[in-house]
Amino acid sequence: MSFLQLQGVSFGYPGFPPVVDDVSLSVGAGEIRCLVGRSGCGKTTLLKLAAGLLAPARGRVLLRGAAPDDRREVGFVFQSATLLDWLTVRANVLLPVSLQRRPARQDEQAADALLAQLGLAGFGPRYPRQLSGGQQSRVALARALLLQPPLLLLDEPFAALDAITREELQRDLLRVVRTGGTSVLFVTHDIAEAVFLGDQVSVIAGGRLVRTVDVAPEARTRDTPAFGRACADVREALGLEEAACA
Ligand SMILES: Nc1ncnc2c1ncn2[C@@H]1O[C@H](COP(=O)(O)OP(=O)(O)OP(=O)(O)O)[C@@H](O)[C@H]1O
Repeated sequence: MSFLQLQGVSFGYPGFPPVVDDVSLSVGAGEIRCLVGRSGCGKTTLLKLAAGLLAPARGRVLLRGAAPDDRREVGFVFQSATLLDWLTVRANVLLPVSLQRRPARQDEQAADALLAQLGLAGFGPRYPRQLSGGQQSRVALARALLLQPPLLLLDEPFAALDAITREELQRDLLRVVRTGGTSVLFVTHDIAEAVFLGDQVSVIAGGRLVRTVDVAPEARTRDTPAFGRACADVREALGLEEAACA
């Protein structure tokens, strides 16, 4: 069964024309679906609808086939790392627990284990300002994963990073979510990132889902013909092929 389902979802901000128009999509358990599209096409709004931060004007959002009643099942990472400057790295990761209760020893151990998995062993006592941008993104990812949410919603979490750090984080993300069996909805502008991470890549234009490209396992390796073909399919759906040839 699909973990997340959007059924015929439409939405407009009050006083403005609709920005999400009759979108249906699903994310299976342990699957990664990427959403790509031009700036302003409605990707973030779709993610907010999936998260329950916005309510659809029409259609339904379902988790495990039912209306969601527990938002702790959903983890988020936004474009900027949004860490709290006055808390240590470990306290930032522990935030989802501290908002509910005093963290126990095992919560601290879980935070440290996640930091280690994401290449930040020993960084717990530092403060965010003492980290690079890529390290801050890793902390934001660790924080989103602390409660082991079955669904992770990621809104261009690596957009501000250089290409090398970005590829490292993509690999780290894949490893961590595959290990945890996490379902992921991932918004990005970057076609190669979408094809590398996604089991499916959905192209959004003008608030509508115009095409979904299924990414075969062999297309997961960059610089292979299958990877190139999947990228070309996404480019075509975005109407970019002519620009590429010009
Ligand atoms: N609070 C708001 N009130 C009115 N319009 C909004 C609001 N937030 C977003 N919009 C509009 O809704 C449309 C979709 O915005 P959204 O942020 O979902 O796009 P996006 O695809 O995520 O863009 P980007 O890739 O630039 O982040 C845009 O035209 C935007 O101007």
